[in-house]
Amino acid sequence: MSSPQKYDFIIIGGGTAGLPLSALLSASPHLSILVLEAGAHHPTSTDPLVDIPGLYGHSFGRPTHDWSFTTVPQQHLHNTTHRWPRGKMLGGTSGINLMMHSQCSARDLDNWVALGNPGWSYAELLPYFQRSERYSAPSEALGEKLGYVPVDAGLRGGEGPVRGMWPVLGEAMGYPSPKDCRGGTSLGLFNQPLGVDEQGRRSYATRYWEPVRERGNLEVRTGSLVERVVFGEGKGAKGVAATGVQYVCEGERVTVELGEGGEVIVCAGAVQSPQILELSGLGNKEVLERYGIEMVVALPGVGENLRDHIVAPFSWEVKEGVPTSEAAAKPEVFAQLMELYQKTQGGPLANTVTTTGFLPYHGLATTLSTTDTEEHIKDICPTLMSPPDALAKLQLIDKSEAAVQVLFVSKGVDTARMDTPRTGWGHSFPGAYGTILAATTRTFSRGSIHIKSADPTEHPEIDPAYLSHPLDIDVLAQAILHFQDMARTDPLSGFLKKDADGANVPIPGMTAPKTLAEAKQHVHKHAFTEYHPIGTCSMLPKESGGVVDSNLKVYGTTNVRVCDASIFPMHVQGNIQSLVYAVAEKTADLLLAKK
Ligand SMILES: Cc1cc2nc3c(=O)[nH]c(=O)nc-3n(C[C@H](O)[C@H](O)[C@H](O)COP(=O)(O)OP(=O)(O)OC[C@H]3O[C@@H](n4cnc5c(N)ncnc54)[C@H](O)[C@@H]3O)c2cc1C
Repeated sequence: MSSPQKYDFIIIGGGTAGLPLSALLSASPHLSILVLEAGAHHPTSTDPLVDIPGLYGHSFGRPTHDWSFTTVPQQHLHNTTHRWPRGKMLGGTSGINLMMHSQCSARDLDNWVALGNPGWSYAELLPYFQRSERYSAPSEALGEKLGYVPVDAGLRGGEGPVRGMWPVLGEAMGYPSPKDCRGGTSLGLFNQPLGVDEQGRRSYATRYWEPVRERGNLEVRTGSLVERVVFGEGKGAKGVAATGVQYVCEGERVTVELGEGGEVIVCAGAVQSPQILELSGLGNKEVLERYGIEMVVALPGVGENLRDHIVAPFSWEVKEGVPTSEAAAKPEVFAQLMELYQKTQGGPLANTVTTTGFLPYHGLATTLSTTDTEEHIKDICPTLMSPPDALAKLQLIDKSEAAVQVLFVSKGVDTARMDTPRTGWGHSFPGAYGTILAATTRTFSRGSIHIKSADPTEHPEIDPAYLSHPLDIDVLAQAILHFQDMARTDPLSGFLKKDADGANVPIPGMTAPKTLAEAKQHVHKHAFTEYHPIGTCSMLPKESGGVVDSNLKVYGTTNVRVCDASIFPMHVQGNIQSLVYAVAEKTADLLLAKK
């Protein structure tokens, strides 16, 4: 079946980037825009799993909300597979994520320019970050309303005694005083903002679309699984031209067409944007041939350059009586929290994780002098590096750049449940725990995502190749060793249970490492994803493995672009949703300037 109307823009995937992009483009009334989204719309007014921040995680694994991807066994992580939730709904992964709001460092984006992408510097992206964000500083009155007393303007406190100690611990450790990381740099420990509105509700990508959804030039079709981009016959001097998109809705196969000068924008995220390109005949010749897909453009970079932030945790038991968020696992406590939330939109369920921070390599590897550090890193990695890795290595040596994001959660982490894909959530041990986690900022390990069938309903093969690069192992191991010092320092130490020798007590399955070698073993045993895959349709020169140019146009095509986290050419520090929104904002400007 083919749909009679023709469109100026067909957007594949109404997720974190795609839905905002559609809303921004529809501000031009002469343009017609169609969004094809495989998932459903879950309005926050009717779906508490999306709406209530503290219920994050409850939507994981539900086919109504989550694509539920799984990685292939990870060689450097004891052959464990890893669970990769991704939002299958309007709003995409912003509808299931933890809502933590941080920003990359200025140098992260300046690196993108150095890799051959003019127009993507931090200074040039800053207005787009700002356009996507509305910051509400918590007042005392708001704190009272939300059930957090007291809350000060610095976002401190309000989460119980354990988490409230976080910035104070940073001061006690002698870390730099944190600045707002939305200024392009930040080191130290702090409480970060969340994507939660004044009513304590998730504020995510649908907020762009809801106010404009009635516009006559904007159409959103949910329940529509895109199978491929359709290309016209032949190839012009500038490349092949897409004529439309083929999708399946309620068992019916439909082809929608582009109008004159129309474009397809692929916004299906880091897992499925490369999948859709490959299914459409754009990709590595060998991969396409393996599954009988006719090649339209040879693009060996599709699905390559996958990077993800990887996390290493360490959990300790807390003293009896110290409250942790594990209490919410008790049905009677959970019922009380739900009641509190429903009455006041406040309490712990209006929250996720705010306790974070960024530490430089020198701050972790405190036994090494500056020159030793450079030598140490050179020893680990003497070979010539790819341009992105060489830039990331310079950041690792720079004292003003973060080597890890540090997080604190007032619960224990048991990563040893080998029967299920590895995940950081929960445990079934008696007692209560607190956990510090280190996440890589500019991951060196590089994996890939490729189709494993010509069937669009079959999940692609995801291989992040976690810890395949020795620098990732070293950075996380240095952090795990350093965390032992943090846990021996007040105020954190004061909350932790001690054994007969006065030492902190790790959660079952973990042992405090004394050497870097032991810490490395810990990392191999316990690391898991921070859920931030990027890079599989990288914005890079084609000869460097690029898939899109700096206007996000797919090489070899005249009218297909990609706009989502898959275009990041190298990783950036912290939580990446803010950058996905900024990319969508910039793409809208870029497309509107051409129309
Ligand atoms: C569990 C988890 C926690 C996270 N926590 C945070 C956090 O606290 N802070 C933060 O900043 N970041 C966080 N992230 C990362 C962040 O949410 C993502 O990087 C970001 O949302 C990705 O946006 P995207 O537009 O690239 O993809 P998505 O938002 O995933 O959008 C892709 C869309 O395309 C649709 N789609 C895919 N294939 C097809 C197809 N064939 N046909 C039609 N539609 C299709 C999908 O259903 C989806 O709606 C988290 C991620 C996860 C998974």
